[in-house]
Amino acid sequence: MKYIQVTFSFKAIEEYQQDLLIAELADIGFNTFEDIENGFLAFIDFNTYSEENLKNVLDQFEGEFDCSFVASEIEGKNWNEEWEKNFEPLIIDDQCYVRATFHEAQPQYKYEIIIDPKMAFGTGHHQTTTMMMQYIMATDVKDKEILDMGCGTAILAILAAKKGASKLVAIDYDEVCYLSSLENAALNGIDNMEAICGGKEVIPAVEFDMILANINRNILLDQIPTYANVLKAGGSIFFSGFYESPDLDMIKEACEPFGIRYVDHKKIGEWVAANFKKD
Ligand SMILES: C[S@@+](CC[C@H](N)C(=O)[O-])C[C@H]1O[C@@H](n2cnc3c(N)ncnc32)[C@H](O)[C@@H]1O
Repeated sequence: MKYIQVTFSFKAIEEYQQDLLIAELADIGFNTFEDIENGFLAFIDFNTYSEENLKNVLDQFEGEFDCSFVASEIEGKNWNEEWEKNFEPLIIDDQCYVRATFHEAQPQYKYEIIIDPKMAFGTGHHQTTTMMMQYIMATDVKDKEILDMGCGTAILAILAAKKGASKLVAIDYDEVCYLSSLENAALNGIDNMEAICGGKEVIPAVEFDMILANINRNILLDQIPTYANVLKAGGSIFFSGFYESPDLDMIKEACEPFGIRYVDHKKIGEWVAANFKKD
């Protein structure tokens, strides 16, 4: 599979500006980011990349910081080596231990998740994933049917399965994520998860008790009417992948016509995760 690697270099950029830029890049399809000195690398599927879209994003930051970029086509990068170098085990809320296959098991934790992320997003280290996992940890998901939309590695579906969810549907439009979901479900002995490759059009026409969607503001706004169609009355949605202002209000507004109301939200750095419920 071919990817475009874009190397971004900055003269002076604040951390919050870099987070904002990454969120905008995620909106146009970049899905993996890696820190380097004075910048970062961003990766995008070859067929999704558009230099015009990238320039439009950078134009939004005109005058805020100095940035240059170089895009190159890549194939056959050793993703395993990259993530093995960077993946440290992670503990969420003292109960959930996320590790790779090459880390030692820690059976003292109630929930252990083994993840082989490769190019897929979702090791738990990103603030949005952490907050989504905290919501799942704090919720009774036993016997619930759950949709994990934009599943990445399917880490959220896997945690819900370990907590007793009865059926999981994990969807991602990126084929690498779809394959990673299947692989990670097998690594964790999960046999009640269906993985599907696609966008909102592939969401099965069944009713879910809960929807997990850590994507980004624009995709969530676009997909909320579809979520509303497949969420049971009394069901919950946990969203993440956006900022408090103005994103959270925009999401509240988009949910309102469907009787999906805001319950609460969490914040780590600039990132927000929010809990909504359908009446
Ligand atoms: C921020 S990652 C979240 C991954 C994982 N759920 C987590 O919490 O760590 C967002 C994921 O959504 C996927 N995605 C983006 N737009 C999508 C769309 N329109 N339909 C389905 N998946 C999408 C991306 O490929 C990416 O894997």
